[in-house]
Amino acid sequence: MSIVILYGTESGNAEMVAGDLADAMPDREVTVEDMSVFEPEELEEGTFYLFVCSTHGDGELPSGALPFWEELDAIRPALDGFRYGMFGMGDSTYSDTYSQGSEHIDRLMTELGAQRVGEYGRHDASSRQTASDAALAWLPGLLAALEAAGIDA
Ligand SMILES: Cc1cc2nc3c(=O)[nH]c(=O)nc-3n(C[C@H](O)[C@H](O)[C@H](O)COP(=O)(O)O)c2cc1C
Repeated sequence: MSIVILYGTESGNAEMVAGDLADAMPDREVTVEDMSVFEPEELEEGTFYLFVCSTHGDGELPSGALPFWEELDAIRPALDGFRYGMFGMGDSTYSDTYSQGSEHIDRLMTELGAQRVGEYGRHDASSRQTASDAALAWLPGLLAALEAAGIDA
């Protein structure tokens, strides 16, 4: 099973994290796609989708993730059998809306029948860790969860 990393960004952090995650999996079939151009119609059941998405505005999606979310919500395909991972990015100084951008996608994917695998990854821009370091520290747990779920990616 191949892995497609779908990133949604406003100012480039999520794109950088997506690239670093891909680089950390050289032995796997991984591609990186921008949610501003990737169409929900392209989703395939035989692929594992790894979302990397920041938060903007007031707990909203970054502009780069909006086209994907809006189209997915418009066409609402049945995603039973689809599995995905989630790495959300935000800043805890926004205490009421911390990391909620990615949660819009998570909620919709779940509503449509897809199943999240592994722990929900997070990066807090107010922490001492860089977003890439947080994502790379989280990745082994995700890969272990894939293996435990029998997903050969
Ligand atoms: C104008 C603005 C609004 C933001 N709003 C939120 C927010 O509501 N909640 C949150 O957790 N983070 C918020 N953030 C923090 C970003 O999600 C964080 O800096 C992230 O790393 C940006 O990633 P990106 O460059 O991929 O968009 C905001 C950042 C900016 C600049």
